[in-house]
Amino acid sequence: MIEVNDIHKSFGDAHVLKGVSTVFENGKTNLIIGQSGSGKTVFLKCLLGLFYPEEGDIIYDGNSYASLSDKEKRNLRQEMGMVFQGSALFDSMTVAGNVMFPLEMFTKQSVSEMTDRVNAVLKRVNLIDAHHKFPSEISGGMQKRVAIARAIVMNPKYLFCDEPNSGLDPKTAILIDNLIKEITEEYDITTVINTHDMNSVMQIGEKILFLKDGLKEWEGTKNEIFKTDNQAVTDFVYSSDLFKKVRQMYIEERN
Ligand SMILES: Nc1ncnc2c1ncn2[C@@H]1O[C@H](COP(=O)(O)OP(=O)(O)OP(=O)(O)O)[C@@H](O)[C@H]1O
Repeated sequence: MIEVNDIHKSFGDAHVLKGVSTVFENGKTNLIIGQSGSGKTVFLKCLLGLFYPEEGDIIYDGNSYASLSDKEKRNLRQEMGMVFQGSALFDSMTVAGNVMFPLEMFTKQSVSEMTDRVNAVLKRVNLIDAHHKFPSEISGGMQKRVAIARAIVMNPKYLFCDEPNSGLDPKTAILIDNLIKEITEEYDITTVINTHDMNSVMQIGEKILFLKDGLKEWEGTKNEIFKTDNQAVTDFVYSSDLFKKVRQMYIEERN
C-alpha cells in the first residue's frame, strides 16, 4: 500500500503538484488519468523516488520515504518495478538477457538461479519460446510483455507503468491491461498506471485518480466514473461519442 500525503512539487516558479493526497492499495490496479500537462508523470516520478516533493510525504507500507536513510531508499527502489512507455528494452540483448538484467545488476544470484527465475517470469507472461529472440524480432505487444517480465523479475512490491498501452492495437492493449491486472492480484503488488487509454479506465480501473492542474480533482472506481457528475471528469473521460453512449447505456440499465 502506498499513502500519498499532501505532496507538492515545483520546478522553479512552476508549481506542478499542488498538494495531492491519496491511497493506493496492494492487489489493485490504480490508474492516474488527466489531461496532458496535469502532472501525471511528475506524480509517478515522485512515487518512484526520482523526484523529491518539497512538501508532503509518501508512505510505502508504513515506511515514510522522508525518514528513510539513503541505504533504505536504495533498498526500497529495488522493491519497485517499472514498465516504461515504449518498453525501453536493450536492443542488443535477447529477451532473456533483458529480463535477467536487473538480477545481474542488483543480486548476487548464481547463473542457474537467475536462469530459473527468468524462465519462470517468461513463462508467466507466455514468452518462454521467445527467450532467445532480440527485441527487433518480436511484436510491440511481445515487447511490452518482456518489459512486464523485466519489471516483475525482482518480485517487486510496487509496480509503476507509464502508458503501458501506447502504440498497441486495441486488442493487444486489452491483453496487456489484463496481464498487468492478473499479475497485480497474483503477487499482491501495489500497481500504479499512468494512462490516456479510456478502455483501460473502463476495463481495469479499480481505483482511478483524476489529476487536474496539479490537484486531485476526483478519485473513484470504474463503476463510480460512470455515475459521477464531476464536470471535469465527464468532459475528459466522455469526450468521444462512443464513450458518451456507453455511459448513457450504463445509466439507463441501472435506472
Ligand atoms: N523536469 C522538469 N523540469 C521542469 N518542468 C517540468 C519537469 N517535468 C515536468 N515539468 C512540467 O510539469 C508539468 C506537468 O508535466 P507532466 O509531464 O507531469 O504532465 P503529464 O500529465 O504527464 O502530461 P502528458 O500526459 O502529456 O505526459 C508540465 O508543465 C511540465 O512542463
